[in-house]
Amino acid sequence: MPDLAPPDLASLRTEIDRIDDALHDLLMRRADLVAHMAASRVKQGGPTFRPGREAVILRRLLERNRGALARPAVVRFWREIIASSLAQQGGFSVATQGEAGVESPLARLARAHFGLLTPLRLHPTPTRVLASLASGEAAVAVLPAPQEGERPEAAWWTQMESPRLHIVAALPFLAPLEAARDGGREKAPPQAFAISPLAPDATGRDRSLLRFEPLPEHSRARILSLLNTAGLAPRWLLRRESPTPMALAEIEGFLAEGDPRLGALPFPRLQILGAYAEPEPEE
Ligand SMILES: C=C(O[C@@H]1C=C(C(=O)O)C=C[C@H]1O)C(=O)O
Repeated sequence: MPDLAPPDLASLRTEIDRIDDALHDLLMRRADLVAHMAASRVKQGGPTFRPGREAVILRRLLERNRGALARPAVVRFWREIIASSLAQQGGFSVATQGEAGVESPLARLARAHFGLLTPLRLHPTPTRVLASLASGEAAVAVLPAPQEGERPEAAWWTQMESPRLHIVAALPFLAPLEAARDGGREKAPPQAFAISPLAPDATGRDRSLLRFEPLPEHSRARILSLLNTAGLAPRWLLRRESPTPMALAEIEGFLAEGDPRLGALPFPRLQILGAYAEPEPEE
């Protein structure tokens, strides 16, 4: 069979130019729709930033992705598209912890999620980051996921004002498949969380965070057993002992105030800190 002549470089490039025009036309149409949304009060003054909706969009696209386009590329493109529509809707900026001029892994994660053009303000401590949300200087904060044995100043989740602030997203959205720890019983927290004054929306596949102050008789094993009995088996559980004992548990699903399972728990100062879309696997 004779070889088919390969299309020449010039005609392939012409085809790429045609595709770029079509993509650009669609992006302009998308931006016009967002402008219409912002101008016509379709959102009825509601918050412009809807992390649940963003997660649903990304999941749908990852689900239909085929061929040579890599999953991280799909997420990269759409995170920038979504960031550009947040910028269009006005005054969207992000705060995170870090030193000016140092591109830390946390700042990189925040930029990757919220887009390279979104203003990112760095503050030296988690307290200052949360304060910038309270003052309205930033629309969303990105802070490192809590870790066992972290310094008290780093444990921002213990001082986060709930229900005025909510954890609304886990970063990164596209994550390597989790390696199970502790013989497969407990999973690791994500790398970082996004916190904002708006309440999270359920996406169909979510995880929630519960914070409470365990009593002296509440050993780690006892807490796990009480959560399991209530039907709230945690994916992971963190404890901090001083100055006040506090615990944080990640629960499968979208927990809402008034969930009857919460009523069965004997922990003082029990609060839902937020909920977020379950991350999608990289491959
Ligand atoms: C456009 C909206 O606002 C924001 C931008 C989105 C987008 O560009 O698709 C999605 C969710 C919101 O964070 C919306 O709420 O639909």
